[in-house]
Amino acid sequence: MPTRIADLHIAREELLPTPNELRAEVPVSEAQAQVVARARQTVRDIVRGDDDRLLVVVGPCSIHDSAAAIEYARRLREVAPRFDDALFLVMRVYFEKPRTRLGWKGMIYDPDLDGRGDLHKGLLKARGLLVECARLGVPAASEILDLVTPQYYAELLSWGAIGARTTESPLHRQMASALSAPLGFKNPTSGKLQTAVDAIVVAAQSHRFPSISLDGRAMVITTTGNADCHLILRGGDAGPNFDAASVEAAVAALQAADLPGRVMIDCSHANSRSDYRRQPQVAAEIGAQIAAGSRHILGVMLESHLVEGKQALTADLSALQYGQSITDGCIGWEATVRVLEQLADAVRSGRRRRIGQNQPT
Ligand SMILES: O=C[C@H](O)[C@H](O)COP(=O)(O)O
Ligand SMILES: C=C(OP(=O)(O)O)C(=O)O
Repeated sequence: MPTRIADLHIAREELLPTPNELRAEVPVSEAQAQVVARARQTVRDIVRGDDDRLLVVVGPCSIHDSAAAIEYARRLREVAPRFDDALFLVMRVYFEKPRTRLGWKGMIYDPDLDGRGDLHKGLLKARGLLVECARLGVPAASEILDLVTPQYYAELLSWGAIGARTTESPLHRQMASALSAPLGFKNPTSGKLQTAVDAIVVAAQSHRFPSISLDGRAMVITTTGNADCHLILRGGDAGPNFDAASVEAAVAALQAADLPGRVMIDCSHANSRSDYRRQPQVAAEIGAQIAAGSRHILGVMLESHLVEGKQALTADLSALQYGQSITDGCIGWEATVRVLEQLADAVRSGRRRRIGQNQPT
C-alpha cells in the first residue's frame, strides 16, 4: 500500500457550479448593471471628496432571511430621497461573517441555518438578493472574506469592505486590488491604524496572483490596483476611535503615507463597545464633527435591521423573530431613520459653516 500523505483531513469534496454557470442562472440585466455602475461612481466621488455628501453604509450585520432583507431594501429606497442632498445610502448586504471563534458563518456558507453548509444554495441566494437590490435601485455593500466566492457575486457590489480580521492579510490586500468597487479597510481588532494604512497602499498597486476563472479553472490574474480604497475606523482593543482626536490621528497616519486624509467611521463594533444601543450616540458625536465643518469624515457605517437587538440561532428555526439579527445586535428601523435625519442635518450644517467661512465645500 502506498503511504497516504494527501487529504488526511478531507471528509468530502463536492463540485460547485462555475461562476459563469451561476451568473447564467442568476443574470444581471443592463438596467441593473447601470444601477451598480452609477452607485460606484457616486461612492468614488464621495471617497475622493468631489461629492460632499456622506456615504452611509447601513443595514443588517448579516443577512439570514432574504425576505427581511428585501423589506429592508424597500424601506431604504423609500426614505433615501429625503436625504439625497446630504447622504448617499448603501445597504449592508453581508453574506460572509468572520467569527472570533466559532459561530454561524453567513448565508453563503450556511443558507439553511442548520450547519449543513450548502454553499451552492448560499451563492445562489446571495447573488439573487444582490440582483434584487439592483432591480430595486438600492446600492449594495458587503464584506469580502472568502478569496474564491467574489467571482460569483462581487460585480454586483457598489462598495466593499475588508474586515478587521483580514486587513493585515496580504491575500485580501491583493484581492482588493482586483475588485471593481470602491472599498474600505477596517482598522484591525488591535486598533493599530498603520495596518489598515498599509493595506490601502498595497491594494492600490498592481499584483499577480492565482485565482479562479469564470469557467472555474485555476488562473493567474494581473490586477491594475484599486485606487478607491479608504480607512474605516471601527475601534479596537483600547476602545473606540470615533472622537475628533482619533480622527485627527488617522488623518495624520494617512497623510504620512501620501493618502487623502479621509475616513469612514463605523458606529458599531468596538466603537459601540459591541452594544448596539450606543450606535445613535456614536453617530451623534460623529455628526457633531461633521456639523463643525470637518471634511475628514467621508462616511459612516451603521448596523441596523427591521427589529432592534439580536437573537440566538438555535435548532428551532421557527422560533426566529422576523427582521432581527442573528449576529451582532442592530438598531431598529425607527432609530435608524432618526440617526439618518441627524446625520443629514449635520452634513447640511457643516456645509453652511464652510460656506460662512469661505472654505471649500
Ligand atoms: O460584525 C460581525 C461580528 O462582529 C464579527 O463577525 C465577529 O463576531 P463574533 O465575535 O460574534 O464571532
Ligand atoms: C465583521 C464586521 O466588522 P469588523 O471587521 O469591524 O469586526 C462587520 O462589519 O460585519
